[in-house]
Amino acid sequence: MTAAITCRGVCASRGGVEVLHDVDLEIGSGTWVSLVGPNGSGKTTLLHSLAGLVASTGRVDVAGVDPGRARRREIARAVALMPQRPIVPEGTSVRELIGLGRTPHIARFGSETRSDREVVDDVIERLDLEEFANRSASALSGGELQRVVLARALAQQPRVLLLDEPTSALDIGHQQQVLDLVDSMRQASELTVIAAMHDLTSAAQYGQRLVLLDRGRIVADGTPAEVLTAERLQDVYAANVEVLDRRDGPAVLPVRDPGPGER
Ligand SMILES: Nc1ncnc2c1ncn2[C@@H]1O[C@H](COP(=O)(O)OP(=O)(O)OP(=O)(O)O)[C@@H](O)[C@H]1O
Repeated sequence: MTAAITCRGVCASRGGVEVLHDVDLEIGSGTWVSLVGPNGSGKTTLLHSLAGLVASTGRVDVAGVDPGRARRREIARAVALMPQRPIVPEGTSVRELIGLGRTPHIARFGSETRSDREVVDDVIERLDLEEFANRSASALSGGELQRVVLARALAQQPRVLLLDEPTSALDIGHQQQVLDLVDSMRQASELTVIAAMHDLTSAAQYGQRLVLLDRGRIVADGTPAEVLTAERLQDVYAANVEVLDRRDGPAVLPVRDPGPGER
């Protein structure tokens, strides 16, 4: 398996403070890695370093591109990022917003071709967005917008897809639809997926591998069953959980300590 992503000794700072320390990571092409860790542990910063949006030191290679040095267009042909907080230009329709994903593939001073339109139509159909296509993107609900922003990233036809909490605004049915769709695209076209996820059960169901960050460092990296132990989740998240061993991987259940009045 060829490596789609290599990080060696990667450090990154936000607001003048180093928040990602000495990250070493090698991810094979076509793999789904779920990136987990508490709030503020550095997941977004790592994804942004891979997308060339945050400066970092050390060595980063994403699908043969050094995101710290390459031109934006070259990076965008290799890597798509579905951001946690998308920016929607005022007055843009859903179709236009998804069409922006084709920009890195359109020749300079050129215009959208029939094949670009077909790619956009295809993702609109796969994500059931036909009824929204002509609506203003700024008038969508949070969950509808999240699916549109994923559609834009998929329309980019990247080799590496970076998802920053892709299902945080979705109901349980749309969560499954979106994650299944991304996984089927991964399998069909050797797409490499790194998804920052808070839902540890979903992270385990879809990720062949889990990488756990804590305070900017990788503290566990392995199969879901290796990474998700109740003891480790207590240590890293200060969470009281039970980990169930299920056919489709470990499931993490929060355990409520009854208050004194309920004991
Ligand atoms: N623009 C910024 N200026 C200063 N500090 C920042 C900035 N962006 C992020 N940070 C800090 O960097 C650290 C890592 O943040 P990051 O967003 O990467 O974490 P995360 O794991 O994605 O968190 P969450 O799960 O809450 O989304 C946090 O302490 C955060 O407060």
